[in-house]
Amino acid sequence: MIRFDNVTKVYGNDVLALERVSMEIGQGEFVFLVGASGSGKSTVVRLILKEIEPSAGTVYVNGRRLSAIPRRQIPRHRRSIGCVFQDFKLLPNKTAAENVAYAMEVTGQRRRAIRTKVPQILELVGLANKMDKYPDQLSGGEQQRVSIARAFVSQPPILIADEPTGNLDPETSVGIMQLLHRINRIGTTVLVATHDKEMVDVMRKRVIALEDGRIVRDRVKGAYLDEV
Ligand SMILES: Nc1ncnc2c1ncn2[C@@H]1O[C@H](COP(=O)(O)OP(=O)(O)OP(=O)(O)O)[C@@H](O)[C@H]1O
Repeated sequence: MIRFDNVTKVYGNDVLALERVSMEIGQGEFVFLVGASGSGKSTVVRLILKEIEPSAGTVYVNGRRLSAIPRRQIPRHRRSIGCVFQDFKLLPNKTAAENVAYAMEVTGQRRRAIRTKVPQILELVGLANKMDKYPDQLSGGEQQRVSIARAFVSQPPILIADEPTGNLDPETSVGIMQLLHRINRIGTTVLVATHDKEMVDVMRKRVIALEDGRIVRDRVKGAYLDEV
């Protein structure tokens, strides 16, 4: 589903962000990618989205070698990956329902599908009664739920969350993680890049740890700081 084969990424001439990273994340897995600031987590995410190219090595997603995907097919590649960010990235002048609907409109989905799907997905994320609220009328946790609904509405096979609980208090974060877990149980591959030690420790999922651009640990039911 996601495979890195000896991937190195150098920014500019001399910033070594990833060094010979090899990993494989299978379909339906839930994986935390952890590591200090600057360890290379966002670089992994950007490579998967094909926002940047590796300096060496190969990245495969959904069975395809990304370097073989022509430019015109990149939007389709990205649509197969739902993305959730720390700062939610919601459109402020659209309601929760409109934010989710908009994500479907831009990918050319039919009105009828949008009309049925949007309430379903907002119910799944626990926001059935807040569909008509604008982002500034929602709490941080609720806004993150809207952004997860938006990322998941077309049921992409992969969902990537980059620091999804970074702006949330611990209690709200638990709810967000439970939601990601639920989405994973439906069969979606979920990759969460995070610093959130408590969350990683509670979830007991696979943990891949990066340090200075290298994988230093890969544990099936890991904690943030397992013994090496
Ligand atoms: N566009 C860029 N140009 C130059 N250097 C970069 C660029 N993006 C990232 N880097 C560097 O690459 C290294 C890895 O950065 P990356 O953003 O992947 O880390 P991270 O683990 O996601 O950090 P954070 O948790 O702070 O987001 C860092 O040294 C960073 O300064």
